[in-house]
Amino acid sequence: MTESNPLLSPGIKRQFQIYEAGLQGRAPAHPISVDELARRAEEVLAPEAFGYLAGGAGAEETMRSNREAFRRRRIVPRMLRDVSRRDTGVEVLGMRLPAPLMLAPIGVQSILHEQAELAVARAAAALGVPMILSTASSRTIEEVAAAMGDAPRWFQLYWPRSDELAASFLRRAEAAGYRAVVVTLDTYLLSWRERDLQHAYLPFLRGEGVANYYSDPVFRAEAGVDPVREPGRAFEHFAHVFSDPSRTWADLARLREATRLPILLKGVLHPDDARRAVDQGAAGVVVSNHGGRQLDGAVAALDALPGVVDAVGDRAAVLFDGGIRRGADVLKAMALGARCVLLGRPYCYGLAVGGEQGVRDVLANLEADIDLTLGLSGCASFAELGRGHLVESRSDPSATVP
Ligand SMILES: Cc1cc2nc3c(=O)[nH]c(=O)nc-3n(C[C@H](O)[C@H](O)[C@H](O)COP(=O)(O)O)c2cc1C
Ligand SMILES: CCCCCCC(=O)C(=O)O
Repeated sequence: MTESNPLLSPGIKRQFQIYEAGLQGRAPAHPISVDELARRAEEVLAPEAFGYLAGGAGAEETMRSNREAFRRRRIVPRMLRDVSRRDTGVEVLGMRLPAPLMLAPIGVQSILHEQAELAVARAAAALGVPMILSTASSRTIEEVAAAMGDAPRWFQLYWPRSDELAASFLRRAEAAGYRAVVVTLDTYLLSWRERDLQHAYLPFLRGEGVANYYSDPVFRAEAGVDPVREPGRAFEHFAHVFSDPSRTWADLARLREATRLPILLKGVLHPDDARRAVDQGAAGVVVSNHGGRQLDGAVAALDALPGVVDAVGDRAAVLFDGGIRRGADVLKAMALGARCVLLGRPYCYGLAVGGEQGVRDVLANLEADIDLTLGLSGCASFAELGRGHLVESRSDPSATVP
């Protein structure tokens, strides 16, 4: 009954679906709360896989600060503004999205679920949420594209030492219908990750997350080995070619020449880097500290967002990730000027717990929460939202209305 009422928003529809199922004695298949979902994921995953997913770098201060930065900001809702019809849609690089949401690139999903990126791709396609596929995926660029049909997808590039290999990845992504390239800048060295070190666990060393490399003709030619017959030597070449810490801004021009796809740079936190990215032709930047997995002690992603937005202005798109867990987080990042946000660990908890359906549930719940949070803030669309909707308080309860 509720499904067919065109006046009901996605948020209200989702609530009623859940409440009506409850009347028939059916509880939600998966936890609604992301924290509870993470606890369930911990129960079903091997300790080293859960540690890899949930963990961060060093003392995990930056990982925690990503969440604290959201808690420090509070929404000041406006009243009597006719929010009966709401539009949560946004436009990002020419794509119209139903909500300001994309899936962050997350590698090695085979450690979480046997269907890995294919399950995520199907869920993303069903919900119309663009997926950003990691270079370090467990399924290839082509396999994931085939699972998505015409659904929107971007490719994340770990910028390898070899320009020829980079060009090969970009050619494959273009041919497989990926519409933009997100170049991750913050992972040119693997950080000190204490949980993984304690488990003596690096998935790549066990043959996970290397599908795009080992299937690549340039990689195989440069490695000079058949990865199936000589996995040890193939891994050695992978470790050598994965990144190049000597890269500088001067290298970016060559990368741009290697593709006709728009390029976004991920891992930008300083306004000067954001300015430079745009000056050098980037179509966008992703404000991100890699979910606190790289430089422990780095600024919280949300704290870096306003400076980057001010530096970029309307010259390029500013995307955001780091700590998005619910609708209010999306609203706060959007109020600070993000064009859209990337969802990270939560969809992987859904994958671990419930495969494709687990990811679908996470996305449907978050989209519903976004719709309701937007309305309850007194906005009918994200165009009505701005910094004036937020207050910041160091000591929580003393937030003052501007
Ligand atoms: C297990 C794991 C693997 C990741 N792999 C990649 C990757 O391959 N490429 C990339 O650019 N970022 C990667 N990231 C970082 C995410 O894209 C994103 O920046 C981060 O998850 C956001 O933080 P959050 O999950 O706390 O919201 C990874 C994150 C996790 C948790
Ligand atoms: C050699 C470092 C690979 C890291 C790739 C996956 C990733 O980004 C992560 O955070 O983990």
